[in-house]
Amino acid sequence: MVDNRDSSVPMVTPKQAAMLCDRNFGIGADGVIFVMPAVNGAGYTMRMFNSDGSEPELPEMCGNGARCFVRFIDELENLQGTNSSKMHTGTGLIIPEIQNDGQVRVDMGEPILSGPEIPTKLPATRNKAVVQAELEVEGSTWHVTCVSMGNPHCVTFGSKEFKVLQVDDLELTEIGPKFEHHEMFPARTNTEFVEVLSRSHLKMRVWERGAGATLACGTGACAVVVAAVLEGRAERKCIVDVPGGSLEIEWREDDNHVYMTAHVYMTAPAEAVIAQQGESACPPGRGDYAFHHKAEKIHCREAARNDSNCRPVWLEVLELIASPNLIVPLAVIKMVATALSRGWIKIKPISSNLIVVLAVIPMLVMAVSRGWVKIEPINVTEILKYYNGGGRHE
Ligand SMILES: N[C@@H](CCC[C@H](N)C(=O)O)C(=O)O
Repeated sequence: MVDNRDSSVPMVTPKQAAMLCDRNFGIGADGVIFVMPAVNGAGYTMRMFNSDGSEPELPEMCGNGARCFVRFIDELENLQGTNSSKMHTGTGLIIPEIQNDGQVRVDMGEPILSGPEIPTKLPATRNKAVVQAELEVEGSTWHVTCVSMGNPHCVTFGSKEFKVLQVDDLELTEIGPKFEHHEMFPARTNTEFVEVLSRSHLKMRVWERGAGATLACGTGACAVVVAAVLEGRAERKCIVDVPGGSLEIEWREDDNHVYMTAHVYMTAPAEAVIAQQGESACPPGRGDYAFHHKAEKIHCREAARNDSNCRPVWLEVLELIASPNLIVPLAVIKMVATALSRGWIKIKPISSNLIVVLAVIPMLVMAVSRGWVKIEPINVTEILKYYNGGGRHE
């Protein structure tokens, strides 16, 4: 989660997001979510980058991210679990709620079922929806139902060969990318492989677009319940087990919205400084990739702003050029040079020592004011001792 409340421009680039998410050289994450200023008044805007740096095209959505989002704001604003912050996403306005039992419930809105809107090129099988359609993947025929929860999902409960899936047995890293990049999904797709444990209990594994196999996917769990209902496999309210825990999903008949409820646990505050290539707080090139990780909050810009070692070189140079310390003497020199060249003023030759002194003083003032040079207060007693003792002290 990135505290991006003071700007509508993400403070982490897609490339940096991919580095942050790297599980070996970064913090390790499925994606980066930005808490940004609201677009239409109250609340906040959510944007996200997947762990490969891709940004889900608008409308975009991240269900688990929405739950983390509300907990993060709660902590940033010190609301102590009392808020229901409004959240603008590409999908529209979302109001996650922290409930009395600490669980966060998110109204994920209406599922989109029309093929072209998802988008999928698979032909509709029921009205405009793609339900239990056949999808050829590497010589196998899978039965898939396509749902968008603001992002595309392809849900499968099995193939012609494996009518009932045992999701633990799946070679997800092999099969997942084949679905993600399948020509039937022009915007790629998230894919959920589902095992029906009962009519109110489902178990899924997910291959996420731009992130691969992840431990949970909120929008995926919602899509799974919608697909299970459409295929007549489950009730509208289900527990969905994902590798990272369980989510309660309800697709309500009255408003056609999907609601997702689950805990968001915040790990105990831990402070670590994680930097590119894992060596020091600042990478060799300085600047761009210093990330401070504190209690699951990343304050990249604060880190760069507050830690002089983390400031990019270009910023130092720019600040030096723009610094009044330099601009004022330069302007004075320019004025004097102009006046001299036009004969408005004349100066008598001065000693070279004086020129050196005149040049050194502004430089010294600038160096001291920027903290490059420190002048310790003169200890008169020590100096007197030095001369009275007739020699240097250790
Ligand atoms: N990878 C997804 C976006 C992330 C979804 C998220 N994991 C969730 O919990 O909903 C995409 O590109 O659509």
